[in-house]
Amino acid sequence: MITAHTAEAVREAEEPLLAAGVPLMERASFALSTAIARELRAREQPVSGARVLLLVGGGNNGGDALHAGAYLARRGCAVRAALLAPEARVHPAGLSAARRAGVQVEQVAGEDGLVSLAASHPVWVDGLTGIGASGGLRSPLAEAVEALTDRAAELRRVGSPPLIVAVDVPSGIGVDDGSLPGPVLPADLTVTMGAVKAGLVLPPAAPLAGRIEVVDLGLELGEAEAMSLEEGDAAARWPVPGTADHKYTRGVLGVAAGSATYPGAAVLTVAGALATGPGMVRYLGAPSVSAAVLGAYPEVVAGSGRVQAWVLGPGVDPDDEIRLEELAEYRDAAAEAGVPVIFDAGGLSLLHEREVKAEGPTVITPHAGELAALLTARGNDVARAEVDAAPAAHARRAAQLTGAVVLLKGSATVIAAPDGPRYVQAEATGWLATAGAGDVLAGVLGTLATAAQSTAEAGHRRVTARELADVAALAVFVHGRAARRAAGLPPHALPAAAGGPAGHPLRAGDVAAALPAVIGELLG
Ligand SMILES: NC(=O)C1=CN([C@@H]2O[C@H](COP(=O)(O)OP(=O)(O)OC[C@H]3O[C@@H](n4cnc5c(N)ncnc54)[C@H](OP(=O)(O)O)[C@@H]3O)[C@@H](O)[C@H]2O)[C@@H](O)CC1
Ligand SMILES: Nc1ncnc2c1ncn2[C@@H]1O[C@H](COP(=O)(O)OP(=O)(O)O)[C@@H](O)[C@H]1O
Ligand SMILES: [K+]
Repeated sequence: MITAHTAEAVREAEEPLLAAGVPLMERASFALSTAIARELRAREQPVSGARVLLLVGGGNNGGDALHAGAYLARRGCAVRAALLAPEARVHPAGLSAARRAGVQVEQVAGEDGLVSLAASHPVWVDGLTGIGASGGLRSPLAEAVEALTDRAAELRRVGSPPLIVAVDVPSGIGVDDGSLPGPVLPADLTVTMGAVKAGLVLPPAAPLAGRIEVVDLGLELGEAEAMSLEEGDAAARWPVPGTADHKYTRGVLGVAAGSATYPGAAVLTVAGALATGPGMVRYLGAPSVSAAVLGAYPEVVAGSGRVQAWVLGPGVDPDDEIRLEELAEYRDAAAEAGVPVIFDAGGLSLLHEREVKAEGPTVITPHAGELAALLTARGNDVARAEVDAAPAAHARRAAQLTGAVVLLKGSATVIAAPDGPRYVQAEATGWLATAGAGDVLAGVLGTLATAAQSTAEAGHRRVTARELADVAALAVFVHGRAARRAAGLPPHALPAAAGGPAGHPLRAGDVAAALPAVIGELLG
């Protein structure tokens, strides 16, 4: 599990160690220097003689960069430090360590000098601001970062990109919320001190951090601000059937999806559900859609009966009041029985009224546009762009307003419980942004919610919001992995922008088809 923390939590955890005289900065900066050397070797570039430019701000983040620069200079690198804060404000111990080690230090004023300095150094170390920054970068750092970002893009275009290493965080990101309040220099590698910061995993800032390496400083941290399931976590949580199981103990999923306009949404939801391994899927909908579903999947049972979780809404027209009334009936029956409900697409409109709160265990699965519409309908006027700019905060807000677990879809998907864990999963690929991919996800989530309900029933208790958030993260994890497989991408390949393979197009149905193999591989 990747656990990510706020700046305040990291500072609190550092305090007792600093008070006890533990040399945290020495450790952090030494580890930073070895990470840079390792990265150079991995790129088959010699460490000795490497030309390294330190971008130094007026805080301890700059101190880290200067100390690391001193270590690198002692290993034979040609290191220069560009001071972007007045020298009197730059970390004094870092500055003298750097000078003693032969680092050439110069005060930089204006972007032109900085950019030409940068052009002659293939390694840039971003030590402008770290966890002490607040708000977007101010002048002159903002202009410097803009100029450097442009220069890096030009160098990338001509095939000689610099290696950009961020110290602790790419300077200028919202450290706690992953926002981008101003310019940020995108990094290839972020060496983060003591713990992953929430802004390194939360969108939209997360992709700007590149690969993340954590320096272990022995910090004792409390509950995480954000978490990401990794392979081992997903495997450990997967509901593997035992010898005593039968289809009803594994769970029956009810699907009310599709319409005359969008019959495919029902087929794809069921495809996702069946590929995830339910005991049974019941389909409830118009006879023509039902025929399409049964034609594609004869395993499905049409008609009502006992269910242990519901998926309500994929492919449902939000203006079709008769259908929405049916969905509301299923929802009410679910609330009475205490079984989980997943509202997707057209079904989300059942939560548009301001007073409506989830009555039982509930997940909603909007994309940014649908979340903006839901928040706006409930009196919080929000545009889609605002959700995109701060997805984690808006997901949390919607969770608090509706009482549901919110699964906010995107290139990184954020999951927020009303008062509990927040997950972010970014396994997927841009090829997944295709019609019907969300229907498949709703089906995957439905089956996993059904399994969670079966476990809860066996223990004579209700599924909790925490469990549902966990299940939602698991669904997004395998859905993303299946998308990668369907696009011909290995699970751990670098993004195409960082030199990894591009993959190939996929259809939503391919994602469902890839699921059993992905799950099998996960479980070993
Ligand atoms: N504690 C430790 O022992 C350890 C700490 N460690 C390291 O310390 C880092 C935290 O250092 P920190 O607290 O000194 O703050 P830091 O991130 O350098 O920023 C302060 C500087 O930024 C400036 N600034 C702020 N906002 C700005 C803006 N919007 N736009 C422009 N400028 C802005 C601010 O200027 P001011 O506002 O004061 O004018 C000041 O100059 C942490 O990330 C890690 O790298 C590790 O070595 C582990 C051990
Ligand atoms: N750029 C992207 N990179 C990776 N995954 C994405 C990207 N954009 C969207 N997705 C994922 O693709 C799916 C799209 O779902 P959705 O928007 O509901 O589409 P539909 O309603 O057509 O099924 C979601 O799982 C979402 O997280
Ligand atoms: K930084």
